[in-house]
Amino acid sequence: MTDTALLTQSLHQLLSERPYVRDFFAALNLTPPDDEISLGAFLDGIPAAHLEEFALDHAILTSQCIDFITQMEAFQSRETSTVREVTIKAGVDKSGSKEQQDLILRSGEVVCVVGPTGSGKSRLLADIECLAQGDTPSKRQILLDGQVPDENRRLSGEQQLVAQLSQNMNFVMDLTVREFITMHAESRLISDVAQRVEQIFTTAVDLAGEPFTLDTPVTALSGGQSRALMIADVACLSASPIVLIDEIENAGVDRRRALDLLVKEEKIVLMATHDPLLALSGDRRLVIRNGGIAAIIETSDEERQGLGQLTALDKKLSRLRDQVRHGERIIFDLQQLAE
Ligand SMILES: Nc1ncnc2c1ncn2[C@@H]1O[C@H](COP(=O)(O)OP(=O)(O)OP(=O)(O)O)[C@@H](O)[C@H]1O
Repeated sequence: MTDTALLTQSLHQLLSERPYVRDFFAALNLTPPDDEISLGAFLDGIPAAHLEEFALDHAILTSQCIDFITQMEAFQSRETSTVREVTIKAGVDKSGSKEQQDLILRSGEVVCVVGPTGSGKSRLLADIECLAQGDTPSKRQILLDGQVPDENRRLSGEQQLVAQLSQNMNFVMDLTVREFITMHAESRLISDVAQRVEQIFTTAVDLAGEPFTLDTPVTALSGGQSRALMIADVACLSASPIVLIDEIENAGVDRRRALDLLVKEEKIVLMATHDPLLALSGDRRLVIRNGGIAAIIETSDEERQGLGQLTALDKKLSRLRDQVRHGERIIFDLQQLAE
């Protein structure tokens, strides 16, 4: 937007599209009226004596206000930069043998990482997280949209390319759920903060099963509820195009729904898991052995057909889990469970 267009825009429109402008004026002890007066007219009407207190005159104020808005716009557009493809260029396994092939992950794809304990699943996730350039034990190289990510982008972490959902989630802040989500939404300069807070909260409660409220302190959330809140937050608010997940455990999270949510947002999802339900929900499985990608298994039609049965079985197990949780007796017929 040109400077003139900004200055002729009404404060009402400006403040609704760019609520952060209030902060600019708050720092000068000014409260802009939310009405049809233009930004330029409002700036001109500020008494010179008031500006002198801040060592400003009208010309400097106008130029600083425009710079502030322009920089905030640049910040926002950088935040939403996206990645359609991640290439993992072959590295070496723990014995130094070269991995067989490069691999391309695309947005909207869920790729599961499977392999025994200590095989190197977390190493692969970490290589992507740090955008490795042959400088990690695996010697893998990560490309974004076919290009070597520039060094600043890699080291600054400013653009939050990767969101990581790790297994051990502990909140240490003394905030309510509402304050936590609001703080994140405000830091992303979202214009409809209240609406977004509501969306993330409803999604999280939906995923968690066990209800909590917006006034629940985050430190009082259960493991499953915290995880559900973070998944909802990543899906609905985070601009990160790549999501790394270190297993979504059974406890208290609707795993299939969580995955669907992330895929709907066209993210590239890479998930270390041993859960058959999640493994079959993915498009591919990377089999890790001795630190290297030893095989890539595409989920077959036959496997997908089995997914229906597995989901039904999983629902039955969830019901049993709920019964245990609610202190009920568990009497069931194994045969019935398998049907
Ligand atoms: N290609 C490699 N070259 C050298 N070292 C590696 C390689 N891959 C993994 N390692 C190392 O092997 C160790 C185990 O790897 P990692 O923690 O990634 O395994 P994991 O599969 O995630 O295990 P778990 O399932 O127990 O969490 C780590 O110290 C890791 O740095």
